[in-house]
Amino acid sequence: MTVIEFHNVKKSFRSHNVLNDLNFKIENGALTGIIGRNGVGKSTLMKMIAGFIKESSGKVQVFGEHPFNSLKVSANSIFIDDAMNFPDAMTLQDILHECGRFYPDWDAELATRLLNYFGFHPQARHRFLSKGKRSTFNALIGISSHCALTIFDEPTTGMDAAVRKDFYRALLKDYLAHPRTILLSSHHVEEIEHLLENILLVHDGGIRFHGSITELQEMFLSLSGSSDKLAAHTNGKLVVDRFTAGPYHEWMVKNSFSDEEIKDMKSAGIRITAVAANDAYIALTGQAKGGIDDVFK
Ligand SMILES: Nc1ncnc2c1ncn2[C@@H]1O[C@H](COP(=O)(O)OP(=O)(O)OP(=O)(O)O)[C@@H](O)[C@H]1O
Repeated sequence: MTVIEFHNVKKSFRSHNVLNDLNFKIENGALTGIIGRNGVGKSTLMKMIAGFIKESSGKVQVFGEHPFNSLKVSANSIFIDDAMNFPDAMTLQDILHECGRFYPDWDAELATRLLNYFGFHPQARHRFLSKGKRSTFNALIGISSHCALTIFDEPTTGMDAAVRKDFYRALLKDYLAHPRTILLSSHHVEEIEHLLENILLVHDGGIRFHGSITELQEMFLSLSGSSDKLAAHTNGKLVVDRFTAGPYHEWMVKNSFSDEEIKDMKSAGIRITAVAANDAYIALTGQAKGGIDDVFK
């Protein structure tokens, strides 16, 4: 079953065009990473899905309805980000209690266990938590809600490395026990690639890639061998990165090779290996104008 559908969706803020002609579908029960560089429109995209903001044109459907002002969408979804706030009069325990009244599939036992595990004082106030602790508490609500559509917008902001690891592990364990549609935005592909079934890569106002991690990796190949051989076998191909250490050369190349070409490279002694998902992501979203070194020239 399709949960999210975008048809030719555009979003602008006044004259600032952020997203253009988005077309994609997300099926029920998938954990999808919304990936992209700073400011490309990940939050904007997810807020349209949650029904917080309206598309400028095109058609957005979530659970078969337009999400903006949809009771069905708000009853079946939760949006976790660092802008969440709660009344000062409520303790953390009160907040969890209220969540239990609001979310039909709320797992109160899990919420309490996570609260204890992460060392929260049940009587603490949300506003006075440190940045990382606040993110952890918000994430705990997202996991325990068991909402049919759970959206995490950069949930690990401020969390230290150990907490981030625990959060991802808890999310994966809970997702496997209670499959549902989860969107998780991040810049850190390497940190979440083991969790994700699919990636939706936003770049330059559009969807640059939508597919599995393996499909993302298969867009490129890593070739190593002598520079002469690499040059001869990649003539006319797109070389996106070159790494040299003494006589050792490793090139990352867009994978447009035929079976015959792969066979020829192997016979010539070129070593062919898969690239890391993060390297493929960087290659697809790299800035055209050179790197940070150019700034210091
Ligand atoms: N309410 C708004 N009014 C005007 N411009 C906005 C508004 N919300 C977002 N934008 C602009 O839309 C663009 C995309 O912002 P968005 O927050 O969606 O990006 P993002 O990919 O989530 O960024 P980051 O990774 O840095 O969090 C930015 O240029 C931002 O300034």
